[in-house]
Amino acid sequence: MNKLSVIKIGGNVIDNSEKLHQFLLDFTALPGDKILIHGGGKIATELGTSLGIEAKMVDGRRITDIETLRVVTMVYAGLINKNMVAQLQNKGCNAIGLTGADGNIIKAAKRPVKEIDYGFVGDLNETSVSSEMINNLLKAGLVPVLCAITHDGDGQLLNTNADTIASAVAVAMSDRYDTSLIYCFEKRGVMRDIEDDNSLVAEIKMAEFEGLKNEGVVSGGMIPKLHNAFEAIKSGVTAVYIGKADELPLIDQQNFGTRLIK
Ligand SMILES: Nc1ncnc2c1ncn2[C@@H]1O[C@H](COP(=O)(O)OP(=O)(O)O)[C@@H](O)[C@H]1O
Ligand SMILES: CC(=O)N[C@@H](CCC(=O)OP(=O)(O)O)C(=O)O
Repeated sequence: MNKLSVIKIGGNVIDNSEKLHQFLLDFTALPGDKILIHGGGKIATELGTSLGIEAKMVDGRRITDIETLRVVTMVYAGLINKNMVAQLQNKGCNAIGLTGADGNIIKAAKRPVKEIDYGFVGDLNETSVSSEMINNLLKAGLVPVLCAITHDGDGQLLNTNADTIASAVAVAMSDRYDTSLIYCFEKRGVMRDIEDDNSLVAEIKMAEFEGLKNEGVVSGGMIPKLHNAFEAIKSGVTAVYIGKADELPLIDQQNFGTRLIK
């Protein structure tokens, strides 16, 4: 099987133009087939605030009413995605920027209303991602750049967390490729003490996840990120890493961030 890297880049790095430039250079230099998945939650929150639309997050997920859906579509599918593609083209990477609606690459289902109405948030299942369509793009020599916007097949766009998209895409592609999933963000990986840059946890086993949550070592956005990461490990992805965007070149020596293990 050929190797494939599915790389997710988080909102704090995207928001810093120097860091983003360096990350895109490092991404371009990665050998083999690759897919980039991006968030941009921070920028969507800032634009929303400037338009008088305050962000409401529950368990790391954005409550997406119709106004918020307009903002996130403009920010993720437009501003961020197209800028990233233009910068990748400038660096010699033949990127193609897409939402889940393009080529029906990712079909989601609107999250059912229970105690909380998340609005236009899309959940994914095993059949959501068209690995065939993504494979066609890779075979054409393109590098897909996917944003956090999906659709329901009935004409409705939906907002889906980018970490979840990265995990689902990696799982879907793992039938055809020896797939690695790499989450890049602003910290060196999962830290034992978030204030101490020398406290990187090099490996986490699935069985250790609950304990880390209960001890309060992992909190906030790291909890759903680890959940998505372990889902990928359980479902056929060869290797999953979480680490600092600046250190992406270390992935070559498998010396990048925190490695997750079954
Ligand atoms: N133990 C930990 N190590 C690293 N980050 C942690 C930890 N616990 C909580 N976090 C938080 O998790 C956040 C990452 O999740 P998130 O904001 O969803 O990332 P992204 O930028 O990829 O979207 C970090 O910004 C950090 O504040
Ligand atoms: C439903 C939901 O929460 N969607 C996310 C999608 C963007 C994202 O995941 O951005 P980061 O990776 O930068 O956090 C949101 O709107 O914040």
